[in-house]
Parts: sequence; structure tokens; C-alpha cells
Amino acid sequence: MTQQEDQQEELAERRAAVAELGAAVRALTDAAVVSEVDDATLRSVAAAVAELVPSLTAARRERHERPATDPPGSGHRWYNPVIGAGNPMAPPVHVELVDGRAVGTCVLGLAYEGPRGYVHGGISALLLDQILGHAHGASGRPGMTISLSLRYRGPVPLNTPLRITGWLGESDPGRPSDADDHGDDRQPSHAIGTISTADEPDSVLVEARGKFIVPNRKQVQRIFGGEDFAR
Ligand SMILES: CCCCCCCCCCCC(=O)SCCNC(=O)CCNC(=O)[C@H](O)C(C)(C)COP(=O)(O)OP(=O)(O)OC[C@H]1O[C@@H](n2cnc3c(N)ncnc32)[C@H](O)[C@@H]1OP(=O)(O)O
Repeated sequence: MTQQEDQQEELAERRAAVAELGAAVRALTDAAVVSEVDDATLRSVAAAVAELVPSLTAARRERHERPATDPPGSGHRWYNPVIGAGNPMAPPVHVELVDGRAVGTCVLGLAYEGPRGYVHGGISALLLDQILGHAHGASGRPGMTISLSLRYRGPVPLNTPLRITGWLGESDPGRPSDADDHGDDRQPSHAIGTISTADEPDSVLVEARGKFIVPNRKQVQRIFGGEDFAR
């Protein structure tokens, strides 16, 4: 086996272990928010969970440090709060590119509740921001959101397969389209997204409109210390 194959196998192992822990803690979260067991049981589970923390934090990363799952150039985000299999707060949403559109699927449990039985509006915004980011990134220029507005047309049901779709709209006609003195394309991209149930994809429950920019060199330096932020 070559050294590169060795590294690939190690990476796959690491990602599988991270996804396993993510799924286990996600199941724990789901159990915690639906549980109606007695107080003594809640307290004993709380104590048992608290005892587990030090075994995880024995080796930890800090802000700006890459996790072992996401080596430079991979473009992976195993702890992303929407798509990351390793992040227990992520549903996680499974995203595919279909005919230039980003299409996400997921089921949201009671941990994401806003109005009783329905998804919290902030969670819908989180999901849409991410899917718009994928639609923008699909053009080969991953960017950052500079504005996001939502129209909540109908409540989004929990425990129901959902479909989240994002695509790019027309560019802003009021702005220059060519590289200017910043040396970058300064024209923000408009992205549009929707949430519906998988059963009724044409019935839009939430609609989002966002603007994305591709940070120029100075901005990448200022915000990310010069590292290619999308890779
Ligand atoms: C496959 C992969 C999947 C990848 C999938 C990944 C999906 C992840 C999706 C998650 C996306 C996120 O959540 S991103 C995180 C949320 N977003 C952020 O944190 C961005 C926070 N904002 C900032 O840091 C800043 O505002 C900046 C860097 C964007 C701009 O600040 P600045 O450099 O001081 O510029 P400023 O003077 O404010 O800007 C003046 C005007 O120029 C515009 N402008 C500024 N920079 C640019 C630019 N680079 N390009 C165009 N336009 C620009 C501004 O919008 C503004 O327009 P006007 O207003 O005058 O019209």
C-alpha cells in the first residue's frame, strides 16, 4: 500500500468514527428533548453524560484549527452545523447538485421545534443559508452571505421528510460586473431558496433570497488569516 493510500484509509476511518459519535450524540439529543421519564432518571443520565466529556476533550482543537476530518484542499466540513455528520446539532442535511440546483433533504426532530409541532424559523434560516451557499459554491466560487431575507409562507412540519432547494438568480444590474480596483469580481450574486415537504415539493413553505460575495484577497487575509477559506 502506498503512503497516500495509507493516509486515505486513515482519513476514512477517522471520518467514520466522527460520524458514529455524531449520530450517537444526535440520538441522545433527540431522546433528551422527547423524554418524559422521571426526574431521578433525568439526573442519573445527566451525571453519566457529564462523566463522558473529559474523555473527548483530552485532545481538542481551538478556533481556526482544522479538524483531522477536513485536511487542506478537501473542501470537507464534517462539523458543519447543517451538513456535518460529526456535528450532533446538524440534522444532517444531505445535499446534492441536480441540474445546477442544490437540493437538500432531511427530517427535523423535536430538537428543532418552534411553534408546537413545527420547525423554528431560525432553523429554516440556517438551512436556507447553507443551501444558498451550496448553490453559489456550485458556480466554482464559494462565498459568504452578506444578506438573507425570508418569507415564511406556511409552517414547516417536524418529523416529516423535507426538501430544501437553492439556485442562483439574476446578478445585481446596478453594480459593475468586471474586476475593479480591488482586483476581484465585486458583483454580489443573488441566490434563491425554498423549503417544502418532500411529498409536496411545489408547495413552498419558506422562501429565501440571499446575496453572496466572494471575499477578495484583503478580506480573506483579514478574516481567515489568508488561508483559502473554502478549501
Ligand atoms: C462547493 C462548496 C460548497 C460550500 C457550501 C458552504 C455553505 C456555507 C454557507 C454559509 C454561509 C455563511 O453563513 S457566511 C457567514 C455569514 N456572513 C458573514 O459573516 C459576512 C460578514 N460580513 C463581512 O465580513 C463584511 O461585511 C465583508 C467582508 C463581506 C465586507 O466588508 P468590507 O470589506 O468592510 O466591505 P464594505 O465596505 O462593508 O463593503 C462595501 C460594499 O461592497 C460590497 N462588497 C464588499 N466586499 C465585496 C466583495 N468581495 N465582492 C462583492 N462586493 C463586495 C459590500 O457588500 C458593500 O455593498 P453595499 O452594501 O454598499 O451594497
